[in-house]
Amino acid sequence: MKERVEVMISADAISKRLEEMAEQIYEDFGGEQVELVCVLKGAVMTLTELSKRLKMPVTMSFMDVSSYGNGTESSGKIKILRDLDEDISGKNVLLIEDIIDSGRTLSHLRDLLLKREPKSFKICTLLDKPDRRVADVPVDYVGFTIPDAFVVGYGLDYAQRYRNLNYVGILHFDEA
Ligand SMILES: O=P(O)(O)OC[C@H]1O[C@H](OP(=O)(O)OP(=O)(O)O)[C@H](O)[C@@H]1O
Ligand code: HPA
Ligand SMILES: [Mg+2]
Repeated sequence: MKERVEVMISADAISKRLEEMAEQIYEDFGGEQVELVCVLKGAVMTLTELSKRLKMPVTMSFMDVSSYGNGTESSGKIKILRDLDEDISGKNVLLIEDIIDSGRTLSHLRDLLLKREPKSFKICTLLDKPDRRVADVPVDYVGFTIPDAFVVGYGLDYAQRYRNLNYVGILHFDEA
């Protein structure tokens, strides 16, 4: 099998959309300071590119969570590989994800983080794949709603590869 990536969302389109989202986020938080919580590893590029466009003061913290291993299907088990080292109680929190697919990761993280009593809590994702949702979770900011296909790039991986692409593409497996 030969892997091939078909462009779905160009680097330019992502950049423009992040600009719009950053403006909306700034308005919604009324310019107040926000703690950006990045869900590693997939959200790392969205975090960096979105944060460069935010005009209010921000701080950043990181959680490492995994459920897909090296395949294209969720194992259904959310593993917290590294928890936050910041206390988020009383803070404005914006959780940043690359993709919401089954919704299991986010619904688990949302429950976990809300127990820590942030002042406010919002969720931002670059991509939303609603057709595959198993666990319902409210999302405040969606970059792009996409059809049911396995996508890579802009932080998203297949077997840990392709995260460095500056666009989002559909991964195809062609007969060699
Ligand atoms: O909605 P879900 O079905 O839960 O899928 C979305 C999650 O899956 C991916 O992470 P993954 O577990 O592959 O870890 P990674 O970010 O390190 O690639 C992605 O980055 C999201 O966190
Ligand atoms: O479509 C996807 N691609 C890469 N990683 C993912 N994790 C959930 N869905 C996806
Ligand atoms: Mg992954």
